[in-house]
Amino acid sequence: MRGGNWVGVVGRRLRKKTSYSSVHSISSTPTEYPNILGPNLPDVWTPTNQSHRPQSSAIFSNGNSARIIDGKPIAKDIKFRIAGEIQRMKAAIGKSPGLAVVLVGQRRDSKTYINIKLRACDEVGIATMVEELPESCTESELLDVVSRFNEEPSVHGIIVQLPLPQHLDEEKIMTVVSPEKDVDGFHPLNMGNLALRGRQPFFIPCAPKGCIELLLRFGVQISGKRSVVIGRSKIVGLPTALLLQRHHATVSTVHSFTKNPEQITSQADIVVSDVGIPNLVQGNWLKPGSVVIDMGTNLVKVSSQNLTFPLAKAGISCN
Ligand SMILES: NC(=O)C1=CN([C@@H]2O[C@H](COP(=O)(O)OP(=O)(O)OC[C@H]3O[C@@H](n4cnc5c(N)ncnc54)[C@H](OP(=O)(O)O)[C@@H]3O)[C@@H](O)[C@H]2O)C=CC1
Ligand SMILES: Nc1nc(=O)c2c([nH]1)NC[C@@H]1CN(c3ccc(C(=O)N[C@@H](CCC(=O)O)C(=O)O)cc3)C=[N+]21
Repeated sequence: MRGGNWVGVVGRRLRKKTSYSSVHSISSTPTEYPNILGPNLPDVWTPTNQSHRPQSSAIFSNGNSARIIDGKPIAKDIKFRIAGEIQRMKAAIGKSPGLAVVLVGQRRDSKTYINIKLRACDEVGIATMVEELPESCTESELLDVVSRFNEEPSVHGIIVQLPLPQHLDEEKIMTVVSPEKDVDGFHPLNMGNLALRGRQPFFIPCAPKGCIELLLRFGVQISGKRSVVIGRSKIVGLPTALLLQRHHATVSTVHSFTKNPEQITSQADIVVSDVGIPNLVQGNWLKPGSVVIDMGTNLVKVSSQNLTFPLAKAGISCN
C-alpha cells in the first residue's frame, strides 16, 4: 500500500455518520475545470462546480473526522485531457511530444520514480527515451548528454533524475538543461520566474502544481488564506510556497530550524506537508476546518501478523 498525496479537510468530532458524494467521471465536460496551471497561471481564480469534487470521509480513532479528496480520479481526468490534446496534435501536425530522462547510477528508488513517469507518458502518448549513465560518469559526460537532448528536436522535455552522485554538481547541471525543455522547472530561470510577480516560467515543478490543482478543483479558496508549507526543497516545498503566494495566500514556511512549528501550523487555513517524516504533523497541530495536503512519502516498516513489510506512510497523523 502506498501513502502520500493525502488531502483532507480537518473537522471537529463527527456527529453522526455522514456520507459524501464521490461522483467523478472523466467524460464530464473538461472546460468546466480551471485550466491546468501552466504558463497561463491564473492570478485570480473562480471556484469550480461543487459536484465535480470527488470526496470521501474518514473517521479517526479519537472521533475526529475529515473529508478526504481522492486525487486519483483527478489524475485520470488530467491524463484523459492530455491524451486528447496529443491526439489532436498528431492529427494536425503529425508530431507528438518527446521526453528524455537521464539516470546516473543504479538507485532503486530513482528507477521506480522513472518507471512511474514512463508509464504515465505511455498512457497519454508521449514518446520517451532513457539515457543511463554509470555512477562513475564524469560531469562533462553528463553535460554532453544533456546538451545533446537540448539540441534534439524530437525531445521537448528533459528530466535529470535526482539525486545525482556526490561528485556531480547538481546546481550546475540544472542550469545546463534548456529552460524551454526543463519540465521539472528546476532551472533558476524557471524557479526565478515562478517567484517574480508578473513573470511566467516555462514549467512549474509537477508535485506543487498538482497540489494547487487539487485545491482548485476541491473549491478551496486560496486567496487571502493563511497557509503553511512544511519543507523548502526546490522539488516540492519552495515551489509550493511560491505557487500559494502567487494565488495570494499568506504563506509561512516551516523547516528544520523552525521553532514551535505546531504554533505556526495551528493558525493555518491550508497546511501542506512537504517533508518525508512519518506523523510529523499531529492532529493538535491543525485548526478545525483546515485543509491539509501531505505530499511526503516515506518507507516505514510495519509489523502485522508477525510480518514486517515496507509501507509508504503519509507524514500527517490525525489521531
Ligand atoms: N508527491 C510527490 O509527487 C513528491 C513527493 N516528494 C516527497 O516529499 C518529501 C520531501 O522531499 P524533498 O523535498 O525532496 O526532501 P528534502 O530532504 O530535499 O527536503 C526536506 C525538507 O523538509 C524539511 N525538514 C526536515 N525535517 C524537518 C522537521 N523536523 N520539521 C520541519 N521541516 C523539516 C527540511 O528543512 P531544511 O531545508 O531546513 O533542511 C527540507 O526543507 C519526501 O517524502 C518525498 O518523497 C517529493 C517530490 C514529489
Ligand atoms: N528530476 C527529478 N524530478 C523529480 O520530481 C524527482 C526527482 N528528480 N527525484 C526524486 C524525487 C521524489 N519524487 C517523488 C515523486 C512521486 C512521489 C509519489 O508519492 N508518487 C505517488 C504517485 C505515484 C503514481 O502516480 O503512481 C505514489 O508513489 O503513490 C514521491 C516522490 C520526485 N522526485
